[in-house]
Formats: sequence, structure tokens, C-alpha cells
Amino acid sequence: MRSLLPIIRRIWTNDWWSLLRGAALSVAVLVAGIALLGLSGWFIAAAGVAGLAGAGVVFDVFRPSAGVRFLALGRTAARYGERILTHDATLRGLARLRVDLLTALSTTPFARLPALRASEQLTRLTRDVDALDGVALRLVIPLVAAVATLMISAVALWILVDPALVVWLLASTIAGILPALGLVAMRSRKPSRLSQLALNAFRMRFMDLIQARAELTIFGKLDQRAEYVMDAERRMRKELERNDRIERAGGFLISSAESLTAAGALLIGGLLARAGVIDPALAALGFFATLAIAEALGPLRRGLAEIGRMTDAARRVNRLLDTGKPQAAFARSLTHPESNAPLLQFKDACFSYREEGPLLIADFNLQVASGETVALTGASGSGKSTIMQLAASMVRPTRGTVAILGKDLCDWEEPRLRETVSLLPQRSALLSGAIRDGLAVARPGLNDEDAWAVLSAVALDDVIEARGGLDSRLGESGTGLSGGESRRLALARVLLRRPALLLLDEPTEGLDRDTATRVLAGIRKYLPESGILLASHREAELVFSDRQQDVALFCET
Ligand SMILES: Nc1ncnc2c1ncn2[C@@H]1O[C@H](COP(=O)(O)OP(=O)(O)OP(=O)(O)O)[C@@H](O)[C@H]1O
Repeated sequence: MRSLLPIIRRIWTNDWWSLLRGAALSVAVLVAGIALLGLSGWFIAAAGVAGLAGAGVVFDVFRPSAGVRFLALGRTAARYGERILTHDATLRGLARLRVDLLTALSTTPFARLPALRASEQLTRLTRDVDALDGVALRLVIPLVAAVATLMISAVALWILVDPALVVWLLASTIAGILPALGLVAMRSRKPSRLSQLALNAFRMRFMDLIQARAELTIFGKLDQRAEYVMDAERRMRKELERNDRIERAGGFLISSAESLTAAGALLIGGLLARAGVIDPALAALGFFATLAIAEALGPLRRGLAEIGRMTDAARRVNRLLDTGKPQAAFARSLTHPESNAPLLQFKDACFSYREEGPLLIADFNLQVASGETVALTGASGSGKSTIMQLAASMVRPTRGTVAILGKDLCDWEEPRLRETVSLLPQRSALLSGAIRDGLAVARPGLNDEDAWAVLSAVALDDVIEARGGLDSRLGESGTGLSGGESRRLALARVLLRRPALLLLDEPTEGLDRDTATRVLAGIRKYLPESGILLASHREAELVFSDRQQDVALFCET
């Protein structure tokens, strides 16, 4: 339950004014419903008594019937207003929550990114946030409205009818209706939680199946994996059915408790009327009002039946929001870069992926000047990509410094740093959509001339022209190009930034020797002044570089 508090706080602070008005209207709806039933009961009983006493002709039917119409219409109008205000505020609160989750994802420390699965994060953003839409609408607002209505009605019945009726109403609510609601919340907690987990598992497994269908087909495991997906679906249905059964049984218990409360009110009203303490019409008012009050608590049942899936979803969402909190070490000072300092300088830099673990890189030193090309060499797993990430300020050195233009990377303002340094990672992701739009990610407002120039630099202009030009489209994650073509398109995107320092992690992976040589020459021609640091295994890249540095010498593991 505690995990719901940060979510309630977020939804509330996003638009508290609408929620407050919505909750007030919700109380108005319930009070109007109770008053409507109470007044109707009183009206019928009073009219009957007046008829029996032979005073039917002088009995005022107009004011009570006007009151009934007013309450009926007022209730409908208040219900409409309440729905608009609370739904609108909740949906806007959830939209804000999605944006906060996206921000948290995009500020997640780089070292933690490999542990994040795309399908899992998509589930967080969609199913988990959807599961939270009931927190305000089906739990908090109905609870606040029910408690407020119970209090208002108790005071009204105390004044209008008799304190004995109020004592019975409160006692039977506390001893009968609330335990029945509590039972629904307790019993449905597990199945509602498990059904949400099964649904999330189904979505993740299904997305993984689609993404890995080629490999699964090759290994002959497609059917087995499909069965694994369906297994999650079957589990979800089973838990949903179990939850439905509990909700129905809970509904029966709650209705029984409500009927008992109303029956007690009828008995008390009858006894009081027989003793002459109240007149029979007020006894009828007390009975019908109590019936309506008991029913006002009923809607809480739905929210309580979902509490398991809500608290679970809230826990996951809160965890992700915490993961993305900006790290203290990323604070920026306002010192300026020095123009005569080396473009890139590692000074005794050490790094480990685990806080207390052994160093992967120890006392690493390197300088790259503007216009120079340096190749990092070393066996697979020696730490070349990690050095690239240190230079791009994606991860921080454990000890020592990494500086660009004499300014420690910790001291750079993020936008300035991203203008100065660009990285082509080992595995870069292309976006689906038009090629022009994919390139414009790196340079907004890109014109055709610039686009063709950069495509020519990476020897891709002919390929794109043959595909139908800059408006030709790529599929999901850039499918529709060969491996080498995808690599060159990703490279073109990085070049468009025109960075002072270009970091290339195996840039010609997947290219034949001639194309690789052409592409490397194109890069240097496109960015003649930039310093280039590349991680390399390939001869064409080593020949292209001015000097090489072996990472293995600084590698401790
Ligand atoms: N995010 C990470 N968390 C923990 N360990 C990691 C992470 N990324 C890489 N490593 C480990 O760090 C070591 C260096 O990896 P890195 O990718 O820097 O090597 P590399 O020299 O670029 O290898 P390759 O030439 O195969 O690309 C490897 O042992 C790798 O398993």
C-alpha cells in the first residue's frame, strides 16, 4: 500500500484543483442519491399516512416532488461534472507520469542501460501506468467521498430522525460492510497481482518472440517459444477468473451486509414510530437513506479488488523513477575549455564496472590532438569500447581524469559536451521511418544538399538513390538495409554532428576492404579538423590511423 503514496502524490500535485472539485462533486452525487431515496421514501410514506388520516387533499405534494426532481437532475449533472474533472485530471497525471518515466529512462546511468530490456520498459510505460489509472478513480476518490458522505449523512440522520439510527448505521458499517470490503482487498490481492505479472510476462515474451523469430526458426524452437508465450496468457486468464470469483463472492458479502444494515434501520424506525418517538414518514426516510448510504460504499469493491496489481505496478514504476534520478557526480561547474590544451586527454584513468570490483582499466594515459587519428587496439574484451564510453562521458572514471580541451568531462555542460563529442557505438540503433528523418535526429533542419554530402562521405549515396532517395523508409530498428549499409547510415548520422572529437567503435564492421578504405577516406575528408579515436581490429582502420595505442597494456583483468 505504501508504494501507492508517491503515485497518489504525483497525480494529486499535477492537478489538485480539478481532483478536489471532482471529489466534492463525488460527495454531492452520493449525498444527492441518499437524499433522493430518503425523500422519496418519506414522501410516499407521508402521503400514505395523510391519505389514511383523511388529510390527502391538504397534503402538499408539490414541494416534495419538486425536491425529488431537483435531486434527480442535480445528481446526474454532478455525476457528469465529477466524471469529466476526475478522469481528465487522472489521465493528465498519468500522461505526466509517462513523461517522467521516459525522462528517467533517458537519464539512467549508461552503465546500467545494458540491464534494461526494451520490452520490459515498454511494459512499464504502458501496462503498469494503465494499472495505476484506478488509484485515483476507483480507490482514493470513492474512499474519500464515501467517508465524507457517511459523516454528512450521519449528522443529517441524527438531526432529522434519531441518534439510535445513526449508532446502528455506524456500528453495522464498521462491523459488517468494512470487514467485507477488507476481505475483498485481502483475498484478491494475490490473484490481481499475479494476473498483472502474467500479462506483463505475456507482452514481454511475445515481443521477444517477434524480435528473435529468425533465430528461433533456425534453431527449430519457434513452436516451443510460442507455447511459452501462450503459457503466460493461460496463467493470466486463470488468475483473472480467480479474481472475478473473489470479487463476486465479496459482492455477495457486501450486499448481505448492506441489506442487514437496511433491515436494522427498518426495525429501529418501526420501533421508534410505534413508540411515538418519530412519525412513520421519518422512519421511512431513515430506512431508505440507510439503504442508500450502505450502497455508497459498494463502488469501493472494484478498486479494492485491483489493489494487488496497483501496488505491484506502483512499486515497479517507483523503482524506475528512482533509477533515473540524476547522479550527484554529474553536477557541472562553469569553467571554460582551454583552446591550446589537448583535444582529448586521459590522465591515469582507472575504471571498473563494479563499485568494489577489480579495475578493468588501470592508469590509462592517452592524448588525441585535433586532426589526428588514433586507433585503440587490443584483444576482444580488453576494454576498447569502455575507453570510448569514458571519452564520451557515458561512464565516469573510478580514479584519474578524462578531459576535453583541458576541461574535466565532469565540468562540461551536457549540451556543449554533446556538440563537441560524438560517438558511433559498436551496436548502433537506427530508427524506423524516412531516411531523411533518421538523419535529422543528428541535425535538425537538415537540407537535402547536406544529407547527400554526408551519404556520399560514407559511400551510401548510390544505395539510397537506388532505394528511392531520402524519403524511402526503413522498417523497425532500421530493417531494410544490409548490415554494412546500416553501419554506414549510422556513421553518416554521427558525422552530421560535425564534432571536434569523433569516437568510432569499429566503424567499418561489416564492410569489405575497398568500401572500408573509401569510407575512412570519406570521413577524414568530411571532418578534416576533427580528432578521431577509433577502436579497431581491422587492417584498413589501422592503416588509416596516424598511430596506435594498445589497451591491453592498461588492462588489469
Ligand atoms: N555494462 C557492462 N557491465 C559490466 N561489464 C561490462 C559492461 N560492458 C562491458 N563489460 C565487460 O568489460 C570488458 C571490456 O569490454 P569492452 O566492450 O570494453 O571490450 P572491447 O575491447 O571493446 O571488446 P571487443 O573488441 O570484443 O568489442 C568485457 O569483459 C566486458 O564483458
